[in-house]
Amino acid sequence: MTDPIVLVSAVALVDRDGRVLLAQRPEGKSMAGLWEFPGGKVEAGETPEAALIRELQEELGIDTWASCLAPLTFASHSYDSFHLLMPLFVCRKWTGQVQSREGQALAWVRPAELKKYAMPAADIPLVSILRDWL
Ligand SMILES: Nc1nc2c([nH]c(=O)n2[C@H]2C[C@H](O)[C@@H](COP(=O)(O)OP(=O)(O)OP(=O)(O)O)O2)c(=O)[nH]1
Ligand SMILES: [Mg+2]
Repeated sequence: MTDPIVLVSAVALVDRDGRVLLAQRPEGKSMAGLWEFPGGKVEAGETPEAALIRELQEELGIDTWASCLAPLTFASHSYDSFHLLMPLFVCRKWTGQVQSREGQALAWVRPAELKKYAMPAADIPLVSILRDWL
């Protein structure tokens, strides 16, 4: 039996000081307590870019544009019950102030400090790519 492929779109928001935003998964969700890149599941009929623009508005209260989302890399990782396929974009331009709209803890993290944050297994290879690239 093959597990479903779940498409999740994620973004490294990079501020003027070169720090990256991580969000802590809330209690009650899968992988609670782990730090992740903002984003979420791509819904039917949505592009990965549109999904991110929607998620950034819902989760963080900021607005960005497809032209400000640069593809960096992706994760392809088998969890117990599904296979995650997750493009990771980089975004340096948005409007509005980043706020925690869903009660999630947020952290602006220097690239060299990213490995101090416990992240989902799928994210581990992404962190070194991001650090080398930033
Ligand atoms: N956003 C995000 N999700 C990740 C990362 N790494 C990782 O394994 N995931 C997984 C965790 C979840 O299984 C899935 C994202 O699903 P989710 O449930 O948080 O999606 P969502 O934001 O649409 O939330 P919901 O409305 O379904 O509650 O991807 C990451 O860096 N960022
Ligand atoms: Mg999410």
